[in-house]
Amino acid sequence: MGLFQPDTDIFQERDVLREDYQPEEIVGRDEELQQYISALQPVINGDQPANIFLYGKAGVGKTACTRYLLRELKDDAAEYDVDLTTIRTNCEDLSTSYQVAIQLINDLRDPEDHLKPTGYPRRQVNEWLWEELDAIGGAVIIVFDEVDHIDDDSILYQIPRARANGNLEESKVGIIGISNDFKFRESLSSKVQSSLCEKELQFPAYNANELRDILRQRADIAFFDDVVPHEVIAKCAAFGAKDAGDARQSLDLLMEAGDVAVEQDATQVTVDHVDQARESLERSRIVDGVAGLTQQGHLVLYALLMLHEEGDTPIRARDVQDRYEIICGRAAVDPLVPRRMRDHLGELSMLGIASRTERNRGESGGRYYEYALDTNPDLLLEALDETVDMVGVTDAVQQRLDQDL
Ligand SMILES: Nc1ncnc2c1ncn2[C@@H]1O[C@H](COP(=O)(O)OP(=O)(O)OP(=O)(O)O)[C@@H](O)[C@H]1O
Repeated sequence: MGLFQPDTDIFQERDVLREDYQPEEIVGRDEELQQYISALQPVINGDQPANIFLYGKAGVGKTACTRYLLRELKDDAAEYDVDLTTIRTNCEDLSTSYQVAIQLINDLRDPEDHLKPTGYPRRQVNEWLWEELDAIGGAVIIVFDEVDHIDDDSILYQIPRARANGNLEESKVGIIGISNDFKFRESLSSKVQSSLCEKELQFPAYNANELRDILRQRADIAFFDDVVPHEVIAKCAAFGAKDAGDARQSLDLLMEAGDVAVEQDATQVTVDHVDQARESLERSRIVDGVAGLTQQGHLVLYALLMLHEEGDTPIRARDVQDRYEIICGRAAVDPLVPRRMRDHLGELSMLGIASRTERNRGESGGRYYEYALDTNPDLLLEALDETVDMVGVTDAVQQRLDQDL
């Protein structure tokens, strides 16, 4: 027998649980889909597509619903003889309107005519863009995923107004901007707000019932019959709902639970596998998060961990500073000034390793933040082992290490 053999008992089609799988049907988003359909309606009437701004937290179905509806729209457009082209651009690596324009032009041109990333006058690039877009003709919808990565937003009003400004004659172009950054809308210039946000759609986080439906739909295809009992789906959904209402997180958990079941040669996925999967995902999240921090980040995190073990959290940044400076002394590293140390606390909270809560000072007004650990301390101690060796331990940390043995 060879070293590798296909698994047969658990997964029927594991890839169905991956991020890039597009479900045939969308579940649990009826109201949002209805609003989205109304916003896209002008296309089927042969009118200029509306500009749509779609926002909501990560994993709430913005991309899945957009792909689903655009696919349906294309089918229906074909039936009613409406000429429709859709273009999708992920703006993750594009920070300026110039780069976005070049990317669009290259998406529309043959490879031999592609532009280099830099070196052309801005006006010329715009002219090429209008030429390429106008050559398409009919209705054109451009989806800008992660639109908040574009710092200079001029393209977000130039495209919607291109027809009114006489730059386009044949094509009627609309854009769909997708973002999970809630502050992005406020940061847009008023020109962009009024063009891009012609129709605004907000996708809320999923609740446990909705996540259950999404997971069940996917599990039925990904696993063999009777491999995933109801309580496993319910548990993955409950974790997801409690955390961020993020479907991706719940799907990842279900996939990992399936992997644990395969590893253990089980014939069914169990609630126990879900618990083990959760711990393993949490461990990778922490290991990756900690590995991505600088040495100063490690020292700040260790200070917060010590204070947590002593029962002193939530705590203000200035009170973390004292402990942090002692730790720096032990590590023979120059401490950062309080403002810079606070930036590291902010980074920890962005990574979900710590939590940051805003507090009011009461009558006197003013606000401040308190920080607390938001991660399993045992896993953090494992991930911080080099820092722990270098700095040493306090009694409270030693107690935890003894408990873990
Ligand atoms: N309503 C739904 N029905 C079926 N599958 C869904 C639904 N919502 C989300 N999913 C699935 O959950 C995963 C994450 O969804 P999606 O990528 O659409 O989220 P998003 O809101 O675009 O997140 P991000 O902002 O991080 O890109 C995908 O695998 C997607 O297919």
